[in-house]
Amino acid sequence: MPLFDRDTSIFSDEDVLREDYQPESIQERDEEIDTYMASLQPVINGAQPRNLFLYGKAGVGKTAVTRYLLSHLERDVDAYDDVALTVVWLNCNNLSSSYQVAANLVNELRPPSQQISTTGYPRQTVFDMLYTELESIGGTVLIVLDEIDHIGDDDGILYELPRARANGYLSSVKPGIIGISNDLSFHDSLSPKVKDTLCEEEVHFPPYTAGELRSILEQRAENALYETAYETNVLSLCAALAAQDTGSARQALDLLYKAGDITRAADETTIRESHVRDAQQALERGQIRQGMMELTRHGHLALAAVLSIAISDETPARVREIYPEYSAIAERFGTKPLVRRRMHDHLSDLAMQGILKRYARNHGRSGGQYYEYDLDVTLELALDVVDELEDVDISLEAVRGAKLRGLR
Ligand SMILES: Nc1ncnc2c1ncn2[C@@H]1O[C@H](COP(=O)(O)OP(=O)(O)OP(=O)(O)O)[C@@H](O)[C@H]1O
Repeated sequence: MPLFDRDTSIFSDEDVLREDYQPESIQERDEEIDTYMASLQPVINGAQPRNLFLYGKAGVGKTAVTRYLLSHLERDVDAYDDVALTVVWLNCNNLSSSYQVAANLVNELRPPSQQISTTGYPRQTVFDMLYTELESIGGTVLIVLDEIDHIGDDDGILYELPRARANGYLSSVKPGIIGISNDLSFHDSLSPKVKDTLCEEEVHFPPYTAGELRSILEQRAENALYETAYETNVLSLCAALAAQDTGSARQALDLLYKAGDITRAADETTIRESHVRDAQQALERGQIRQGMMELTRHGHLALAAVLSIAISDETPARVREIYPEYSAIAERFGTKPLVRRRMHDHLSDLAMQGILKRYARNHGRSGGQYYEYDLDVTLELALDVVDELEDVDISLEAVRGAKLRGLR
Protein backbone atom coordinates (compact mmCIF):
# COMPACT_ATOMS: atom_id res chain seq x y z
CA MET A 1 0.00 0.00 0.00
CA PRO A 2 1.50 3.42 -0.90
CA LEU A 3 2.38 5.90 1.81
CA PHE A 4 0.99 8.79 -0.24
CA ASP A 5 -2.06 8.81 -2.42
CA ARG A 6 -3.89 11.46 -4.45
CA ASP A 7 -6.48 13.72 -2.89
CA THR A 8 -9.89 12.67 -4.18
CA SER A 9 -12.30 14.53 -1.96
CA ILE A 10 -11.10 18.09 -1.15
CA PHE A 11 -8.72 19.68 -3.66
CA SER A 12 -9.06 18.99 -7.35
CA ASP A 13 -6.31 21.58 -8.05
CA GLU A 14 -4.97 23.30 -4.97
CA ASP A 15 -2.57 25.51 -6.93
CA VAL A 16 -5.62 27.59 -7.86
CA LEU A 17 -5.77 28.79 -4.25
CA ARG A 18 -2.13 29.76 -4.13
CA GLU A 19 -0.80 33.30 -4.07
CA ASP A 20 0.92 33.11 -7.45
CA TYR A 21 -2.07 31.75 -9.38
CA GLN A 22 -3.27 34.20 -12.01
CA PRO A 23 -7.05 33.97 -12.48
CA GLU A 24 -8.28 33.95 -16.05
CA SER A 25 -10.87 36.58 -15.31
CA ILE A 26 -11.14 39.28 -12.71
CA GLN A 27 -14.28 39.55 -10.59
CA GLU A 28 -15.91 42.68 -9.19
CA ARG A 29 -13.41 45.25 -10.42
CA ASP A 30 -15.26 46.58 -13.48
CA GLU A 31 -14.98 50.25 -12.54
CA GLU A 32 -11.27 50.06 -11.75
CA ILE A 33 -10.63 48.08 -14.93
CA ASP A 34 -12.45 50.73 -17.00
CA THR A 35 -10.32 53.54 -15.61
CA TYR A 36 -7.17 51.44 -15.94
CA MET A 37 -7.95 50.55 -19.56
CA ALA A 38 -8.59 54.17 -20.45
CA SER A 39 -5.13 55.02 -19.10
CA LEU A 40 -3.52 52.28 -21.19
CA GLN A 41 -5.34 53.27 -24.39
CA PRO A 42 -2.50 55.52 -25.68
CA VAL A 43 -0.26 52.42 -25.82
CA ILE A 44 -2.37 50.68 -28.41
CA ASN A 45 -2.69 53.98 -30.28
CA GLY A 46 1.10 54.03 -30.55
CA ALA A 47 1.25 57.19 -28.46
CA GLN A 48 3.38 58.04 -25.44
CA PRO A 49 1.97 56.00 -22.48
CA ARG A 50 0.54 57.78 -19.49
CA ASN A 51 1.99 57.20 -16.07
CA LEU A 52 -0.29 55.48 -13.67
CA PHE A 53 -0.46 55.15 -9.92
CA LEU A 54 -2.43 52.32 -8.30
CA TYR A 55 -3.07 52.28 -4.62
CA GLY A 56 -5.09 50.29 -2.12
CA LYS A 57 -4.47 47.99 0.82
CA ALA A 58 -2.84 44.56 0.54
CA GLY A 59 -4.73 41.83 -1.28
CA VAL A 60 -7.28 44.00 -3.06
CA GLY A 61 -6.33 42.97 -6.58
CA LYS A 62 -3.80 45.60 -7.72
CA THR A 63 -1.30 43.03 -8.96
CA ALA A 64 -3.89 40.60 -10.30
CA VAL A 65 -5.64 43.33 -12.32
CA THR A 66 -2.33 44.69 -13.60
CA ARG A 67 -1.15 41.26 -14.75
CA TYR A 68 -4.51 40.58 -16.35
CA LEU A 69 -4.66 43.87 -18.28
CA LEU A 70 -1.01 43.93 -19.32
CA SER A 71 -1.10 40.37 -20.60
CA HIS A 72 -4.13 41.29 -22.72
CA LEU A 73 -2.44 44.47 -23.88
CA GLU A 74 0.71 42.57 -24.86
CA ARG A 75 -1.42 40.19 -26.90
CA ASP A 76 -3.59 42.90 -28.45
CA VAL A 77 -0.73 45.12 -29.65
CA ASP A 78 0.39 42.23 -31.86
CA ALA A 79 -2.36 43.27 -34.25
CA TYR A 80 -0.56 46.58 -34.93
CA ASP A 81 2.76 46.59 -36.74
CA ASP A 82 3.66 50.07 -35.55
CA VAL A 83 3.50 49.26 -31.81
CA ALA A 84 6.16 47.20 -30.03
CA LEU A 85 5.41 46.80 -26.35
CA THR A 86 7.76 45.57 -23.64
CA VAL A 87 6.68 45.22 -20.01
CA VAL A 88 9.26 45.25 -17.23
CA TRP A 89 8.31 44.35 -13.63
CA LEU A 90 10.37 45.37 -10.64
CA ASN A 91 9.46 44.81 -7.02
CA CYS A 92 10.89 47.71 -5.03
CA ASN A 93 10.86 45.88 -1.70
CA ASN A 94 14.23 46.77 -0.08
CA LEU A 95 15.04 49.35 -2.77
CA SER A 96 15.08 52.59 -0.85
CA SER A 97 16.45 55.08 -3.40
CA SER A 98 16.11 56.12 -7.02
CA TYR A 99 19.67 54.89 -7.58
CA GLN A 100 18.83 51.37 -6.39
CA VAL A 101 15.68 51.26 -8.50
CA ALA A 102 17.62 52.42 -11.57
CA ALA A 103 20.44 49.89 -10.99
CA ASN A 104 17.96 47.04 -10.51
CA LEU A 105 16.11 48.06 -13.65
CA VAL A 106 19.39 47.93 -15.59
CA ASN A 107 19.86 44.37 -14.32
CA GLU A 108 16.29 43.42 -15.22
CA LEU A 109 17.01 44.56 -18.78
CA ARG A 110 20.45 43.01 -19.12
CA PRO A 111 21.34 39.36 -19.59
CA PRO A 112 22.76 37.54 -16.53
CA SER A 113 26.32 37.81 -17.83
CA GLN A 114 26.20 41.62 -17.93
CA GLN A 115 24.73 42.47 -14.56
CA ILE A 116 26.06 45.52 -12.72
CA SER A 117 26.82 45.97 -9.05
CA THR A 118 23.96 47.84 -7.39
CA THR A 119 26.33 50.13 -5.49
CA GLY A 120 29.36 52.20 -6.27
CA TYR A 121 28.62 53.97 -9.58
CA PRO A 122 27.96 57.69 -9.86
CA ARG A 123 24.20 58.25 -10.01
CA GLN A 124 24.21 59.68 -13.53
CA THR A 125 26.23 56.71 -14.82
CA VAL A 126 23.54 54.31 -13.68
CA PHE A 127 20.81 56.47 -15.21
CA ASP A 128 22.78 56.62 -18.46
CA MET A 129 23.07 52.80 -18.46
CA LEU A 130 19.32 52.60 -17.94
CA TYR A 131 18.64 54.98 -20.82
CA THR A 132 20.97 52.97 -23.06
CA GLU A 133 19.15 49.74 -22.24
CA LEU A 134 15.77 51.34 -22.85
CA GLU A 135 16.91 52.82 -26.16
CA SER A 136 18.13 49.43 -27.30
CA ILE A 137 14.68 47.95 -26.67
CA GLY A 138 12.85 50.80 -28.39
CA GLY A 139 9.09 51.00 -28.87
CA THR A 140 6.89 51.40 -25.81
CA VAL A 141 8.26 50.20 -22.48
CA LEU A 142 5.92 49.98 -19.51
CA ILE A 143 7.82 49.76 -16.24
CA VAL A 144 5.76 48.33 -13.39
CA LEU A 145 7.19 49.32 -10.02
CA ASP A 146 5.45 47.25 -7.36
CA GLU A 147 5.70 48.30 -3.68
CA ILE A 148 6.93 51.63 -4.97
CA ASP A 149 6.57 53.23 -1.53
CA HIS A 150 9.82 51.55 -0.43
CA ILE A 151 11.66 54.18 -2.44
CA GLY A 152 10.81 56.71 0.31
CA ASP A 153 11.86 60.36 -0.14
CA ASP A 154 14.53 59.66 -2.71
CA ASP A 155 11.94 59.46 -5.49
CA GLY A 156 13.61 61.46 -8.30
CA ILE A 157 13.48 58.55 -10.75
CA LEU A 158 9.69 58.73 -10.72
CA TYR A 159 10.05 62.18 -12.19
CA GLU A 160 13.15 61.77 -14.33
CA LEU A 161 12.25 58.57 -16.15
CA PRO A 162 8.89 59.70 -17.53
CA ARG A 163 10.51 63.03 -18.51
CA ALA A 164 13.60 61.48 -20.07
CA ARG A 165 12.19 61.78 -23.57
CA ALA A 166 11.24 65.43 -23.17
CA ASN A 167 14.70 66.08 -21.71
CA GLY A 168 16.51 64.53 -24.67
CA TYR A 169 17.88 61.42 -22.92
CA LEU A 170 15.67 59.09 -24.93
CA SER A 171 14.48 59.26 -28.51
CA SER A 172 13.46 55.86 -29.88
CA VAL A 173 11.65 54.62 -26.79
CA LYS A 174 8.44 55.73 -25.10
CA PRO A 175 8.61 54.88 -21.40
CA GLY A 176 5.68 54.79 -19.00
CA ILE A 177 5.62 53.98 -15.29
CA ILE A 178 2.95 52.03 -13.47
CA GLY A 179 3.51 52.50 -9.74
CA ILE A 180 1.75 50.22 -7.26
CA SER A 181 1.53 50.87 -3.53
CA ASN A 182 -0.37 49.56 -0.55
CA ASP A 183 0.84 52.39 1.67
CA LEU A 184 -2.00 54.86 1.45
CA SER A 185 0.07 57.68 2.90
CA PHE A 186 2.79 57.38 0.22
CA HIS A 187 0.70 59.29 -2.29
CA ASP A 188 0.37 62.27 0.05
CA SER A 189 4.07 62.22 0.88
CA LEU A 190 5.22 62.54 -2.74
CA SER A 191 6.77 65.83 -3.75
CA PRO A 192 4.42 67.95 -5.93
CA LYS A 193 6.75 67.48 -8.92
CA VAL A 194 6.68 63.69 -8.66
CA LYS A 195 2.96 63.63 -7.91
CA ASP A 196 2.20 65.59 -11.09
CA THR A 197 4.25 63.19 -13.19
CA LEU A 198 3.65 59.77 -11.66
CA CYS A 199 0.04 60.31 -10.70
CA GLU A 200 -1.04 61.51 -14.12
CA GLU A 201 -3.71 58.85 -13.79
CA GLU A 202 -4.72 57.18 -10.55
CA VAL A 203 -6.74 54.12 -9.72
CA HIS A 204 -7.82 53.46 -6.16
CA PHE A 205 -8.63 49.87 -5.20
CA PRO A 206 -10.94 49.89 -2.16
CA PRO A 207 -11.21 46.90 0.21
CA TYR A 208 -13.64 44.23 -1.00
CA THR A 209 -17.06 43.79 0.56
CA ALA A 210 -18.23 40.35 1.72
CA GLY A 211 -20.37 39.97 -1.42
CA GLU A 212 -17.44 40.75 -3.71
CA LEU A 213 -15.16 38.35 -1.86
CA ARG A 214 -17.80 35.67 -2.14
CA SER A 215 -17.86 35.89 -5.91
CA ILE A 216 -14.03 35.82 -6.07
CA LEU A 217 -14.10 32.70 -3.86
CA GLU A 218 -16.82 31.05 -5.93
CA GLN A 219 -14.74 31.43 -9.06
CA ARG A 220 -11.67 29.93 -7.39
CA ALA A 221 -13.50 27.17 -5.54
CA GLU A 222 -14.99 25.96 -8.78
CA ASN A 223 -11.53 25.15 -10.13
CA ALA A 224 -9.75 24.30 -6.90
CA LEU A 225 -12.17 22.12 -4.96
CA TYR A 226 -14.34 19.11 -5.70
CA GLU A 227 -17.99 20.01 -5.94
CA THR A 228 -18.89 18.11 -2.79
CA ALA A 229 -15.87 19.30 -0.84
CA TYR A 230 -17.56 22.13 1.01
CA GLU A 231 -20.83 23.01 2.68
CA THR A 232 -22.72 25.88 1.06
CA ASN A 233 -22.14 28.44 3.81
CA VAL A 234 -18.36 27.92 3.90
CA LEU A 235 -17.55 30.42 1.13
CA SER A 236 -19.83 33.06 2.69
CA LEU A 237 -18.13 32.61 6.05
CA CYS A 238 -14.62 32.99 4.58
CA ALA A 239 -15.82 36.08 2.71
CA ALA A 240 -17.48 37.59 5.77
CA LEU A 241 -14.49 37.02 8.06
CA ALA A 242 -12.07 38.56 5.55
CA ALA A 243 -14.39 41.48 4.81
CA GLN A 244 -14.75 42.29 8.52
CA ASP A 245 -11.00 42.20 9.01
CA THR A 246 -9.14 43.56 5.97
CA GLY A 247 -11.31 43.33 2.85
CA SER A 248 -8.45 41.39 1.25
CA ALA A 249 -9.03 38.66 -1.33
CA ARG A 250 -5.74 37.13 -0.27
CA GLN A 251 -7.01 36.71 3.27
CA ALA A 252 -10.28 35.15 2.05
CA LEU A 253 -8.42 32.72 -0.23
CA ASP A 254 -5.93 31.83 2.51
CA LEU A 255 -8.82 31.04 4.86
CA LEU A 256 -10.44 28.72 2.36
CA TYR A 257 -7.14 27.01 1.54
CA LYS A 258 -6.27 26.53 5.20
CA ALA A 259 -9.78 25.26 6.00
CA GLY A 260 -9.34 22.69 3.22
CA ASP A 261 -5.97 21.68 4.65
CA ILE A 262 -7.40 21.24 8.13
CA THR A 263 -10.25 19.13 6.75
CA ARG A 264 -7.84 16.97 4.79
CA ALA A 265 -5.54 16.54 7.78
CA ALA A 266 -8.51 15.41 9.88
CA ASP A 267 -9.29 12.77 7.24
CA GLU A 268 -12.67 14.32 6.60
CA THR A 269 -14.23 14.94 3.21
CA THR A 270 -16.33 18.10 3.63
CA ILE A 271 -15.11 21.56 4.69
CA ARG A 272 -17.48 22.90 7.34
CA GLU A 273 -17.85 26.22 9.21
CA SER A 274 -15.89 24.84 12.16
CA HIS A 275 -12.92 24.16 9.86
CA VAL A 276 -13.03 27.78 8.68
CA ARG A 277 -13.04 29.00 12.27
CA ASP A 278 -10.09 26.73 13.08
CA ALA A 279 -8.35 28.03 9.95
CA GLN A 280 -8.91 31.61 11.07
CA GLN A 281 -7.30 30.85 14.43
CA ALA A 282 -4.39 29.02 12.85
CA LEU A 283 -3.70 31.87 10.42
CA GLU A 284 -3.96 34.44 13.16
CA ARG A 285 -1.51 32.46 15.23
CA GLY A 286 0.85 32.24 12.29
CA GLN A 287 0.71 35.98 11.85
CA ILE A 288 1.32 36.71 15.48
CA ARG A 289 4.14 34.21 15.60
CA GLN A 290 5.71 35.86 12.58
CA GLY A 291 5.23 39.33 14.08
CA MET A 292 6.76 38.23 17.37
CA MET A 293 9.72 36.54 15.70
CA GLU A 294 10.55 39.73 13.87
CA LEU A 295 10.52 41.99 16.91
CA THR A 296 13.72 43.61 18.10
CA ARG A 297 14.96 42.85 21.59
CA HIS A 298 13.24 45.91 23.02
CA GLY A 299 10.08 45.00 21.13
CA HIS A 300 10.18 41.63 22.90
CA LEU A 301 10.78 43.30 26.24
CA ALA A 302 7.89 45.74 25.77
CA LEU A 303 5.60 42.87 24.78
CA ALA A 304 6.80 40.80 27.72
CA ALA A 305 5.86 43.66 30.05
CA VAL A 306 2.31 43.92 28.67
CA LEU A 307 1.88 40.15 28.77
CA SER A 308 2.94 39.93 32.36
CA ILE A 309 0.51 42.75 33.29
CA ALA A 310 -2.25 41.02 31.31
CA ILE A 311 -1.61 37.80 33.24
CA SER A 312 -2.33 39.68 36.46
CA ASP A 313 -5.53 40.91 34.81
CA GLU A 314 -4.48 44.54 35.05
CA THR A 315 -4.80 45.55 31.42
CA PRO A 316 -5.51 47.92 29.75
CA ALA A 317 -2.53 49.58 31.36
CA ARG A 318 -1.08 53.06 31.02
CA VAL A 319 2.39 53.58 29.65
CA ARG A 320 3.55 54.74 33.08
CA GLU A 321 2.41 51.38 34.52
CA ILE A 322 4.00 49.34 31.74
CA TYR A 323 7.33 51.13 31.94
CA PRO A 324 8.46 49.89 35.39
CA GLU A 325 7.55 46.32 34.43
CA TYR A 326 9.48 46.70 31.18
CA SER A 327 12.51 48.16 32.98
CA ALA A 328 12.50 45.37 35.57
CA ILE A 329 12.33 42.66 32.90
CA ALA A 330 15.03 44.36 30.84
CA GLU A 331 17.37 44.59 33.79
CA ARG A 332 16.72 41.02 34.81
CA PHE A 333 17.99 39.97 31.38
CA GLY A 334 20.97 42.28 31.33
CA THR A 335 19.62 44.85 28.86
CA LYS A 336 19.76 48.54 29.59
CA PRO A 337 16.15 49.81 29.45
CA LEU A 338 15.28 52.50 26.92
CA VAL A 339 13.82 55.78 28.09
CA ARG A 340 10.05 55.75 28.46
CA ARG A 341 9.35 57.57 25.21
CA ARG A 342 11.37 55.06 23.19
CA MET A 343 9.69 52.13 24.89
CA HIS A 344 6.39 53.78 23.97
CA ASP A 345 7.46 53.72 20.30
CA HIS A 346 7.78 49.95 20.61
CA LEU A 347 4.30 49.71 22.11
CA SER A 348 2.94 51.74 19.16
CA ASP A 349 4.67 49.39 16.71
CA LEU A 350 3.14 46.38 18.46
CA ALA A 351 -0.27 48.04 18.15
CA MET A 352 0.32 48.66 14.44
CA GLN A 353 1.07 44.96 13.98
CA GLY A 354 -2.20 43.99 15.66
CA ILE A 355 -0.47 42.36 18.63
CA LEU A 356 -1.51 45.12 21.05
CA LYS A 357 -4.56 47.35 21.13
CA ARG A 358 -4.15 51.02 21.92
CA TYR A 359 -6.74 53.29 23.52
CA ALA A 360 -6.43 57.09 23.48
CA ARG A 361 -7.90 58.52 26.71
CA ASN A 362 -8.50 62.12 27.74
CA HIS A 363 -7.58 63.60 31.09
CA GLY A 364 -10.81 65.13 32.43
CA ARG A 365 -10.90 68.90 32.32
CA SER A 366 -7.22 69.49 32.37
CA GLY A 367 -7.17 68.32 28.77
CA GLY A 368 -4.30 66.30 27.32
CA GLN A 369 -4.29 62.76 26.10
CA TYR A 370 -2.69 59.56 27.30
CA TYR A 371 -2.62 56.01 25.99
CA GLU A 372 -3.50 52.66 27.42
CA TYR A 373 -2.46 49.33 25.95
CA ASP A 374 -3.94 45.86 26.04
CA LEU A 375 -3.40 42.65 24.11
CA ASP A 376 -5.22 42.60 20.80
CA VAL A 377 -5.13 38.79 20.76
CA THR A 378 -6.35 36.43 23.44
CA LEU A 379 -3.95 35.94 26.32
CA GLU A 380 -4.14 32.22 25.75
CA LEU A 381 -3.10 32.58 22.13
CA ALA A 382 -0.26 34.96 22.92
CA LEU A 383 1.07 32.66 25.65
CA ASP A 384 0.80 29.60 23.44
CA VAL A 385 2.78 31.32 20.74
CA VAL A 386 5.35 32.52 23.24
CA ASP A 387 5.65 28.95 24.49
CA GLU A 388 6.46 27.78 21.00
CA LEU A 389 9.13 30.41 20.48
CA GLU A 390 11.78 28.39 22.27
CA ASP A 391 14.67 29.97 20.47
CA VAL A 392 13.54 33.54 20.15
CA ASP A 393 14.68 35.91 22.80
CA ILE A 394 15.59 35.30 26.36
CA SER A 395 13.35 38.22 27.35
CA LEU A 396 10.31 36.09 26.71
CA GLU A 397 11.47 33.84 29.52
CA ALA A 398 10.11 36.57 31.71
CA VAL A 399 6.67 35.89 30.38
CA ARG A 400 7.00 32.19 30.92
CA GLY A 401 8.00 32.96 34.51
CA ALA A 402 5.00 35.21 34.91
CA LYS A 403 2.80 32.54 33.42
CA LEU A 404 3.95 30.01 35.98
CA ARG A 405 3.38 32.49 38.79
CA GLY A 406 -0.09 33.17 37.40
CA LEU A 407 -0.91 29.48 37.37
CA ARG A 408 0.09 28.91 40.93
N1 LIG B 1 -10.97 40.83 -8.41
C1 LIG B 1 -10.34 39.66 -8.28
N2 LIG B 1 -10.74 38.59 -8.99
C2 LIG B 1 -10.08 37.41 -8.85
N3 LIG B 1 -9.02 37.22 -8.02
C3 LIG B 1 -8.59 38.27 -7.29
C4 LIG B 1 -9.22 39.53 -7.39
N4 LIG B 1 -8.61 40.40 -6.56
C5 LIG B 1 -7.64 39.71 -5.95
N5 LIG B 1 -7.62 38.43 -6.38
C6 LIG B 1 -6.70 37.39 -5.92
O1 LIG B 1 -6.37 37.67 -4.56
C7 LIG B 1 -4.97 37.51 -4.30
C8 LIG B 1 -4.35 38.83 -3.87
O2 LIG B 1 -4.50 39.80 -4.90
P1 LIG B 1 -3.31 40.76 -5.42
O3 LIG B 1 -1.99 40.07 -5.24
O4 LIG B 1 -3.67 41.24 -6.74
O5 LIG B 1 -3.43 41.91 -4.33
P2 LIG B 1 -2.59 43.27 -4.25
O6 LIG B 1 -3.59 44.36 -4.10
O7 LIG B 1 -1.63 43.35 -5.37
O8 LIG B 1 -1.86 43.04 -2.88
P3 LIG B 1 -0.37 43.52 -2.40
O9 LIG B 1 -0.42 44.99 -2.30
O10 LIG B 1 -0.21 42.84 -1.08
O11 LIG B 1 0.58 43.00 -3.44
C9 LIG B 1 -4.38 36.97 -5.60
O12 LIG B 1 -4.35 35.57 -5.51
C10 LIG B 1 -5.37 37.41 -6.67
O13 LIG B 1 -5.37 36.53 -7.74
